[in-house]
Amino acid sequence: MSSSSSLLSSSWNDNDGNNNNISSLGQQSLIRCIPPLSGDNYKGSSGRIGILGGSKRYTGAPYYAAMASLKVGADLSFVFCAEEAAIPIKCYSPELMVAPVYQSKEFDTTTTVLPNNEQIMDSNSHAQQLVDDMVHEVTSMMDKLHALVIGPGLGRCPMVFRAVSRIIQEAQSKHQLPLVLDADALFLLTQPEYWQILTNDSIVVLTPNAMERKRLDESNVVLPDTCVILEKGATDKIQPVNQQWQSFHCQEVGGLKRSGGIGDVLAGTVGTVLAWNNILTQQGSACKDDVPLACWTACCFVKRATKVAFGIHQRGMTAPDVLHALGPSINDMTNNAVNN
Ligand SMILES: NC(=O)C1=CN([C@@H]2O[C@H](COP(=O)(O)OP(=O)(O)OC[C@H]3O[C@@H](n4cnc5c(N)ncnc54)[C@H](O)[C@@H]3O)[C@@H](O)[C@H]2O)[C@@H](O)CC1
Ligand SMILES: Nc1ncnc2c1ncn2[C@@H]1O[C@H](COP(=O)(O)OP(=O)(O)OP(=O)(O)O)[C@@H](O)[C@H]1O
Ligand SMILES: [Mg+2]
Repeated sequence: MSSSSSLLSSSWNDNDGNNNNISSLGQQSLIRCIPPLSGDNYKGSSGRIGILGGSKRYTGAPYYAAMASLKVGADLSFVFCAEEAAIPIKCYSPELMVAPVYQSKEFDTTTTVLPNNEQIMDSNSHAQQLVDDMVHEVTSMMDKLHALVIGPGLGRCPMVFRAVSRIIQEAQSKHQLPLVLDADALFLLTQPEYWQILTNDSIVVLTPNAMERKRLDESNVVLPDTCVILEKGATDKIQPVNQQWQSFHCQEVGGLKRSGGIGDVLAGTVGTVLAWNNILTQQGSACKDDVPLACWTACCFVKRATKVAFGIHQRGMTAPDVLHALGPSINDMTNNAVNN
């Protein structure tokens, strides 16, 4: 079923009567994708999200993804980043638990830059130890997480990629941790040495923009049945690899401003709905088949928040304005769903 719709809201009634209209999808989103808030909840009940990204060059992207997860409704958000990015990100917000997991300057000294600007990792034991240390710093936190978002602001250092590929494999094989791969993590997947790293052990959602999708299609990356491609655009297209799962189109109207960082906001939002699917599945009130609907719900959230933020700020709209609009937009959409 491919449905063009937004999460149920009173201003959107397509009373076409059949069962795939917006209101039924909105109700389904509520019931199967969004855990209820209750007095029995404790810190972390509504999700503990990890963001692996943040480098010397990029500190905003992981911040946008991590803050989006909290603004959507997760309780805790951890950022695993380069030491050089940790202080700036900590300064953006006290709510984020920011852990440096490698030093860019150390990685740079064990990487050789070839005349064609290609970087290769030195094969000495010191370089290997640095990679092992980064892998351990992140994997030792995985038991605390309900989902892990990899890529926002990650950069493309070959040693970081070597560590991240092992983190992805351990997240899937040992922790069955749901993953979101965005931005430079998508670039990693397009590199031949990493074409085969994904497995069926856990859900993996890829969130490419148009250019990143083109690169993926031009590569020979092997995508498992548990993979869902969420291609961002005027219409967000949710395309499961598993033909048994539903595909969705989110045609919710967003805003006209295309500022950097909104994709990172969506990556953090998808991380949260995957955490919710993980929690609801453990409680027996959802299952993995609901992941495409959860991705569609995340797209609706971000599109609506972007529309609200653009309505206020117009050309001056930036990603923080979208973050600010996330909570109120979600409340408006879900409260309407409840009241219909
Ligand atoms: N404030 C920040 O720290 C930000 C950091 N970012 C990070 O920057 C790194 C590189 O991200 P990029 O998005 O630049 O990735 P790429 O290096 O893949 O560049 C994609 C390029 O394609 C272009 N593009 C995007 N959508 C397009 C479309 N529909 N049609 C044609 N061209 C299109 C964009 O102008 C962009 O420069 C990532 O790690 C990312 O997370 C970005 O997310 C932006 C915000
Ligand atoms: N042409 C468009 N019209 C309307 N919305 C769009 C359009 N292109 C993208 N979007 C929306 O903007 C958001 C970010 O998508 P985009 O393609 O900009 O991601 P990105 O390039 O990864 O962004 P980032 O700068 O964060 O990396 C998504 O919610 C997507 O639905
Ligand atoms: Mg992006």
